[in-house]
Amino acid sequence: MSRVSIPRLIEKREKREPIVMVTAYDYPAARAVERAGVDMVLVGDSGAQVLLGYASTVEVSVEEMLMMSKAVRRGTESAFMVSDLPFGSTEESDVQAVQTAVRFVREAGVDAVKLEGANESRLSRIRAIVAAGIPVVGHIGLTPQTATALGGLRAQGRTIESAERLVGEGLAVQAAGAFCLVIEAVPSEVVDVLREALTIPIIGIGAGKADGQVLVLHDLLGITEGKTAKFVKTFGTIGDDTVAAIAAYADEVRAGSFPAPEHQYPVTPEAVEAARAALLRA
Ligand SMILES: Nc1nc(=O)c2c([nH]1)NC[C@@H]1CN(c3ccc(C(=O)N[C@@H](CCC(=O)O)C(=O)O)cc3)CN21
Ligand SMILES: CC(C)C(=O)C(=O)O
Ligand SMILES: [Mg+2]
Repeated sequence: MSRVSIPRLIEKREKREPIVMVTAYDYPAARAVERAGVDMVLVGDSGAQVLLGYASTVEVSVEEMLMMSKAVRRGTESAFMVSDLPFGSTEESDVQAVQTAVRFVREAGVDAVKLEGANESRLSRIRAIVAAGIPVVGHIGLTPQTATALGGLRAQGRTIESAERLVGEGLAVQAAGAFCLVIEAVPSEVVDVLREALTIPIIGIGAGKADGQVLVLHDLLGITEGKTAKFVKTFGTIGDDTVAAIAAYADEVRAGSFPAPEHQYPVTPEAVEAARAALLRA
């Protein structure tokens, strides 16, 4: 697969070819995503939870996001790579936001950054980063970094007021210069209205079919423990498979059946004899 570019993503939207996006947080995941041939890879701040075990996305730092992003960059060739700008790294000023975005480009080689929200201050950040020459993906609907202000991890766009607000936000994020928009946890009928109004591709998660889909890798693999969001479909059983493999290893070590002869290095009897002689001299 040749390298995915922004014009290619726009073309996919125009041809109604669904865009496939998935998260990755480390090198082996990036390799797997690459081999599977997806269009876009997202180093999501969801890595705060699924990779690092934090309770929420707001806890992850720029340094931690950069570490994940650099690992993913090393494993990504053809997919278009986007990193989430974490909470606190853009809130203070447009200058801070540009400085943060520049670090992700220079240190991790991202193709674009993603920024949540669409209020006046968020729009100003999008304009500033785009003006610096860095492509921006917007993110509206359920925005986990400010979930407290939304009343929790709640679906959005389900009331008259909320649906109206979302349309305004989508238009504003596009006008601010974002080339692509993630919409999370919004009824598909409301997303369809936005698709008619916008020219940039819309990537949905819990938002119907849209122009593309994104899912958290660990959710789709079946690694995430406990209850997942309504929009998650599990396509694998890697969590259970991992536990089973570790338990089988533990069983064989305890039973003495691992390591077997084929896992051990050969040696001449003379070398073993010399080791014993050295012990006697010691
Ligand atoms: N593993 C994982 N998957 C994700 O999709 C994800 C993360 N982590 N961390 C960051 C955010 C948080 N996200 C979430 C988390 C939970 C719900 C959730 O459980 N929502 C409920 C309530 C919906 C409502 O009441 O309106 C649901 O039933 O879907 C939604 C999005 C999406 N992101
Ligand atoms: C769920 C996607 C859109 C995301 O922002 C993340 O993984 O952090
Ligand atoms: Mg995120």
